[in-house]
Amino acid sequence: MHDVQLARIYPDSKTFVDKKLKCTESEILTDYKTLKDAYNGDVPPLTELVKFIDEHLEDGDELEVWNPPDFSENPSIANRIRDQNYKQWALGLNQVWKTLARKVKDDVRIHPDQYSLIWVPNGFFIPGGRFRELYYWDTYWIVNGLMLCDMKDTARGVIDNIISLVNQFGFMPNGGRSYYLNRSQPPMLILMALSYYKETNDFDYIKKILPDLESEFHFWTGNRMVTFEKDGKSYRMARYNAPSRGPRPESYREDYEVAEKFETENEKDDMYTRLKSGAESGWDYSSRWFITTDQDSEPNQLSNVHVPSIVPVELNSILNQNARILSTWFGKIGNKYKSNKYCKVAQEFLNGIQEVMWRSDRGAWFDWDLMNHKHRECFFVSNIAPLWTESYNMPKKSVANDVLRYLRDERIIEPDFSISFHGTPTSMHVSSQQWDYPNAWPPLQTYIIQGLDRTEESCAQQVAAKMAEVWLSTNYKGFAEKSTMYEKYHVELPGETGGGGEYIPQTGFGWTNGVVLEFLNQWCSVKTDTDEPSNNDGGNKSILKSSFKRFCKLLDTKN
Ligand SMILES: OC[C@H]1O[C@H](O[C@H]2O[C@H](CO)[C@@H](O)[C@H](O)[C@H]2O)[C@H](O)[C@@H](O)[C@@H]1O
Repeated sequence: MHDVQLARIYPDSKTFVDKKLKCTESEILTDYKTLKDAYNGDVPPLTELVKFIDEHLEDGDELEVWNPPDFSENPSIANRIRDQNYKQWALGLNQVWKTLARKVKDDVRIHPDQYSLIWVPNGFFIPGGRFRELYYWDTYWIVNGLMLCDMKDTARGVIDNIISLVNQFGFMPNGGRSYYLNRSQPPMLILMALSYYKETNDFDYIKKILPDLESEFHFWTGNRMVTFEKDGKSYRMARYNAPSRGPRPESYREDYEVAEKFETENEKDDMYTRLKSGAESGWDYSSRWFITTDQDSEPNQLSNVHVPSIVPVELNSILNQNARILSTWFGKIGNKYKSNKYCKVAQEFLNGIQEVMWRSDRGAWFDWDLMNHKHRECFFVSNIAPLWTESYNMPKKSVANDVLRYLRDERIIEPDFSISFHGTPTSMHVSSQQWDYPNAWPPLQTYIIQGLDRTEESCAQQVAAKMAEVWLSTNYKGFAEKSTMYEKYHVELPGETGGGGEYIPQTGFGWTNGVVLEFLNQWCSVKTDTDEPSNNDGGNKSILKSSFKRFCKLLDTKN
């Protein structure tokens, strides 16, 4: 690994670790020692190294294209969308699911030692491009998109895949590769189950998976909590933290070079843990994680990443919501003890979010810096994630007004409430990292747009509708002009991809398509007779009518 990755044979370090072994690991190591001995222990010349790789490894064909059995050429969402272009777009995105659908070949189950890919029982969806495995938090928006395209059984199979990994490993890894096993990603499994339940009303399924949902939640509360003091009071909150040794295999050279500036093995391993914790956050990488001193001449370098020393707003908000959902579902099956227990856990998270993170003077929530005992005051979209998870105890009206004031102060929206960018930027800081300016990411658009909408305050809802329209139009431009859906977008260049970070921009793209379908459904569609009735108040369909009215209002104001 070390010799190959540092030889820069592959422009993308992930290529090497995705390969399939042609023989056993020990045979490869023995043969490689023999080869190195022939060069007195030195790294063999590049041609020899490439020859060795080709003799011992091959490009994996571990996935087969898979046709979801419940795929429909004409999903009901298309009939609800009035705008003809957007209707065609939804139909196009429905077709894209087929290009992202995969099943793991049986050979991976039989010979797991030859693959970095981890076998899962059901079909699933890759994000696209270099990402040819399932990813944890991406899957939440993918599952929502699948259900909007009427693939409920497929969505359930995808959730079951994640549950099978939770059962196997005790948590959901970052993604479906062995090199992702030392970290997770934002805990979206319970939210996926909630989406499925809202769409199907199938509580028998929820009952069946409740112990697995609970055990995934325990992974976070058992392994990711940190205790600290603020204003003389003690708090226990969650952070991303993935302690383990060595560089990320899929970004080996990149991490190795960052850690080189440290002298001791302990310092290097601490750096590797900080980098992996950044990957666990899903924001790999961002100025959000840089802790620097005023004297730092290169504040944007990755050696400044200190993820475990930052208590993040959205992680604690998602866990607060997870605990609330567990409490409700345990209550529904008559388990009062657990229902009360998770109600208390939810309350503890909420107290922390209110008392440690909320700043009424600013109108937003801020990450807490454990090293310097202060808020991280810069703008990040995560600063308003509690709106999305509804993790606040102020009246909706006041929180909506406070957050709108914050968004105006930060110039995310203009004084007249018009939208400043083609998508809300992740931050206002240009660092050359991908989770910073000028990049706008689909999942973060849901935090802000659906978050504002969920306040049910008219002005916040109008801003949300405008933001949704802006997001749809930049995504649509890329689709219409280049037949491409990007992983992230550039906030100044409509229809163009964002950039930065350690790999070239990717297309496909699972969560992008899922979010577009959610926004089309929420803001551009109208209820039809073919929609099945839903007696679940939280379901999407119940808001269709009012959403459409709001969208019409928005169009009126635009014209
Ligand atoms: O190979 C570099 C990193 O790539 C992944 O991160 C990015 O893509 C993921 C899939 O879309 C996404 O979930 C993540 O938020 C992105 O930053 C991977 O998840 C990282 O662990 C990996 O090191």
